[in-house]
Amino acid sequence: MKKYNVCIVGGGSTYTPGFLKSFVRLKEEFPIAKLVLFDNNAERQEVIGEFGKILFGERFKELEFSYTTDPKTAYENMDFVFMQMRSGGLQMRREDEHIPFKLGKIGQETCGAGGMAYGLRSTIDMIIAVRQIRQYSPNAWILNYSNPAAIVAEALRREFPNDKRILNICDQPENVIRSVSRLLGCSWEDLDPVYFGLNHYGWFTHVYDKHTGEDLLPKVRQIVAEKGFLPQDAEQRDPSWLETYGFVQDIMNDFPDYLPNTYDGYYLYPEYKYNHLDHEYTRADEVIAGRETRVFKECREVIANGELGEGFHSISDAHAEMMIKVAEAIAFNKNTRFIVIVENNGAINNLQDDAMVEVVCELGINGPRPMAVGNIPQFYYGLLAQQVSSEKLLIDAYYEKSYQKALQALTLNRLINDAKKAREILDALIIANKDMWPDLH
Ligand SMILES: NC(=O)c1ccc[n+]([C@@H]2O[C@H](COP(=O)([O-])OP(=O)(O)OC[C@H]3O[C@@H](n4cnc5c(N)ncnc54)[C@H](O)[C@@H]3O)[C@@H](O)[C@H]2O)c1
Ligand SMILES: O=P(O)(O)OC[C@H]1O[C@H](O[C@H]2[C@H](O)[C@@H](O)[C@@H](O)O[C@@H]2CO)[C@H](O)[C@@H](O)[C@@H]1O
Ligand SMILES: [Mn+2]
Repeated sequence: MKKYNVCIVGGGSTYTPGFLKSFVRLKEEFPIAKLVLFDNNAERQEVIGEFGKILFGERFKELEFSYTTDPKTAYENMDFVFMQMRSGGLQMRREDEHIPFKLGKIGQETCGAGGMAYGLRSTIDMIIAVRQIRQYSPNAWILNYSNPAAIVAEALRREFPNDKRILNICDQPENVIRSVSRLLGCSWEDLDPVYFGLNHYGWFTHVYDKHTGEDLLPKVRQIVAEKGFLPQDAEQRDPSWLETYGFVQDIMNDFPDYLPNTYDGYYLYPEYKYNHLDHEYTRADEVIAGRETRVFKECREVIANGELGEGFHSISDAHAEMMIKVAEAIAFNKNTRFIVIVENNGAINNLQDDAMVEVVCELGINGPRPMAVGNIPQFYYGLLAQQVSSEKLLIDAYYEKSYQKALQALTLNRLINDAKKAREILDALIIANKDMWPDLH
């Protein structure tokens, strides 16, 4: 059986240990011969890479494993490249969140002004990285989940229009379905959802029981109204994520038609969210003090001990498993259903063809085959058309180096929605992102 060569870009990410563990656990389902970690930060890469050497030395000796900061070494002869870079790092995520808050609007990793700031940084770095990957591995599958995935997807669509082996993915729809399965007391793999939207801005119109065909959404609606909503892994979550998931009850109370993605809360209730989020200690601060500190501490402990010990069991891996299952579906032409990001082309009938939308797709060796949802109701169409326009204008701003287009993009975003505010925030972000953004004028 063929074994695959895999590279992870952003190998120094907090999520990498979960991937390393999952490559061990899934080595029969998705057999790999070679794994290379690539990062542009040698120090971070070394810690995770040395941890990896110990892990694979104990659990997957036959794997050819290495880590590098050299693109050629990383990208040559690859079959799959997993992309999880964070342009500007968590320190810039802090800026993305703190600057809008200081100026009276929501600061969030991927939504609103923060997401747009991150979007321009990611666009620059992702285009460079994809060009390099294509130089050394013209046929590798590029599985991107570097955020903001919606904006990155639009940028890659425009930059590489004929490249059919770039797939943009997010794990949040699957996280919501896993959470629904906890409410229903069933396995998430028994659920067959119907979903439409943009990345981090979508809705489940049905949640079918895979075996009986019953639509369980009415049951879900009732349980959410009575008991609220929790992530599947609630016991491992920081309070801010519990609140975000819990807010699904409020959203469904006002808009009971569908089950929302947790991120919809920011777009539908910008004022309420602004008033209830902590402006001084944002999610980036929580991640820096929490996940980032913990992951690097645990890896350093394993390195100091020279053995895994308990280090293997505490690593969270649901996110990694989904991404590896995506690669497995492509490699073995499984035509498994995943919710992924694709060019619309009629999947959402009344939305423009060239929007990058998130829908259920069958995924196999020739890529994703989207499952059409028909026309979406006016309310949802209005929300999404506005956001598609905002994201497209941001990528126009990148190509044209246009301040005016960036101003239009921020003005159209529902989390800003005011031209004077948009200008104020844009000017502050230009200063904060000096040398990491295109030179807008
Ligand atoms: N799409 C999704 O649903 C989803 C889910 C989880 C995480 N993510 C994304 O995964 C990424 C990693 O998240 P994290 O919290 O672990 O961040 P992190 O900062 O811990 O890790 C990112 C790594 O990328 C590296 N990096 C930055 N720019 C790079 C470049 N140009 N080339 C190579 N490496 C580069 C950094 O040095 C860092 O080691 C983020 O983009 C995050 O948004 C996406
Ligand atoms: O605030 P963070 O960095 O913890 O999470 C931001 C990401 O949140 C979503 O993803 C999952 C994440 O992958 C998973 O590991 C766990 O932490 O739960 C998160 C939410 O359910 C989102 O899809 C990503 O795009 C964000 O980057
Ligand atoms: Mn996501």
